[in-house]
Amino acid sequence: MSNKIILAINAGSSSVKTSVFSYTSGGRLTAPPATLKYDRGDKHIKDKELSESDIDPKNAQEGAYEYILKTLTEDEGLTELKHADDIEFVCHRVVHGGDYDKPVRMDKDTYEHLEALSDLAPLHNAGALEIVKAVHEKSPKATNIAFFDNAFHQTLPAATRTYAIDQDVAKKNKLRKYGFHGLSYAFITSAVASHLNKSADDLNIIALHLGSGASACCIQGGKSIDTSMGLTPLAGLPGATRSGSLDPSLIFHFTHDAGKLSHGSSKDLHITTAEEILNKKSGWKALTGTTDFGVISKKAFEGDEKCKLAFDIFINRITDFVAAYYVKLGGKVDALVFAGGIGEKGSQLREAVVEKVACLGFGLDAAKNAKPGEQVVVEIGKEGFNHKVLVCQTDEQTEMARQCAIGAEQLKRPS
Ligand SMILES: Nc1ncnc2c1ncn2[C@@H]1O[C@H](COP(=O)(O)OP(=O)(O)O)[C@@H](O)[C@H]1O
Ligand SMILES: CC(=O)OP(=O)(O)O
Ligand SMILES: [Mg+2]
Repeated sequence: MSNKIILAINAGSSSVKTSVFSYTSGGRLTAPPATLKYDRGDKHIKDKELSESDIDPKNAQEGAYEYILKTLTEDEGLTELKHADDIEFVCHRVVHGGDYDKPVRMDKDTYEHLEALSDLAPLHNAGALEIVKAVHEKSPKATNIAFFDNAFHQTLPAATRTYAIDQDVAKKNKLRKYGFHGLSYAFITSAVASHLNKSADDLNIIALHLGSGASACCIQGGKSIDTSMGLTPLAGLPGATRSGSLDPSLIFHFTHDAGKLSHGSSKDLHITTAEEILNKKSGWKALTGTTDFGVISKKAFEGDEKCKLAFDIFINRITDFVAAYYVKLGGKVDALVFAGGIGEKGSQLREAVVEKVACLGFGLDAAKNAKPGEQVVVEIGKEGFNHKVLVCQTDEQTEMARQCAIGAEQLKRPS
C-alpha cells in the first residue's frame, strides 16, 4: 500500500504554519516530518514562516493556501506530492469547536456550525474556515478534517467550567469555559510522558503555552483540569494583541460605543468595538508598540521602561496561574513545562518565572536554560530541586496528523 499525504494547517492569530506528513493505512505516520514552514517568495522553505504581509490582505487565506500548494507541489525534495490531488487529508486547526469533542470531517453542516461559532474566536475561526473553503476549491479530492483547540479541555470539572451567572442563560447560549491551545497541550502531554517514561495517565504537569496567544494548563493524570482561557481565547494571560483577563466592567469606561459593531468588522466577523480593542489593540502591542516578545525581553533588560512593565506583567500573571495550579495538583507535580514561541525561545522569561515560583521547589540550571537544544523535550531544571522544569517544542500540526492517521478510515466516512 502506497503512502498517503496528510497536510496539516495551523492558522494561529499571528501565523499560518503548515506541515506535510505521509502515513500508511496502518495508521502510522511514516517518513516525515517533512515539517515545512513557508515564507512567500522564498524557495528556501525549511523553518520559514508564511508571513501575512507577503499575502494579498483582501484574499489572505486563499492566497496563503494557493501559495502553500504551489510551493509544495514544486518542491523537488517532496516527491510524494506532485499534484493537489495527491493530498488525502487536510487537517485544520480550528480554535473554537463549541461542543465538538473530537475531530470532524468538514461538510456543509459542520462548516455552517463552525461559522456560527466564529464570534467566539474572533482572531481565529473565520480565517481557518476561509482556508477550508480554499482547500475545498483547490484540492477537491482531499478530505478536510477540523481539529479543535478546545477538545482537550472537555475534562474540565463543572466548578471550573461554569461561570457564576444565570444558568438558564448560560445553557441556552452555551456560555462556559472552553479553554484553547488543546492540540498543543495534547502534544505536550504525550511528549513529556514519553520523556519521563511514564504513562500519560499518571502525568501531572503545569504546562505553559506562550505564543502570540498565551495560556496555562493544569494537567492531572494526563487530563486538563483547569486552563486560563475561557469562553474565548481572550481570558487569562495577556498576549501579542490581547488584554487577557481584566475587570469585565473596564470596557464600559474605556469607550462609550463599546457595544457597537466595530468598523473593522466584516461580513464574516461580527465583532464589537469592545472585542476589537481587547483582542486586537491591547496586550504587548498596546503596551510597547511591538508584538515580538523577544524584542520586549531584550529591551526590558536594557532598561526600556515600557518593555520592562510588559515583561513584569507577563511574569506576574504567569506566576498566579502556576501557583494556583500547583495547589490544584496538591503539590504532586512532575514538571513545569514551557512551550510556544515565547516559552521555547524566551530564556529570560523562563528564568524570571522560575525565580518567582522557586519557593514551590522549582530551580533552573542557568546554562541549560540559556541553550536548551533542539530536542522535543529538554530538561532545564537544576539538580536537587523537587520538581523538573522542561522546555517542549510543541507541534500542533504533528498532533493533528497523528490523530488523523489513527482515525483516518473513520474520518473519511460522512459523520
Ligand atoms: N527569542 C525570543 N524570545 C522570546 N519570545 C520570542 C523569541 N522569538 C520569538 N518569540 C515570540 O514567539 C511568539 C510566536 O510564538 P508562536 O507560538 O509561534 O505563536 P503563534 O502560534 O500564536 O503564531 C512571537 O510573539 C514572538 O514574540
Ligand atoms: C487559541 C490561541 O490563542 O491561539 P494562538 O496562540 O495560535 O493565536
Ligand atoms: Mg500558536
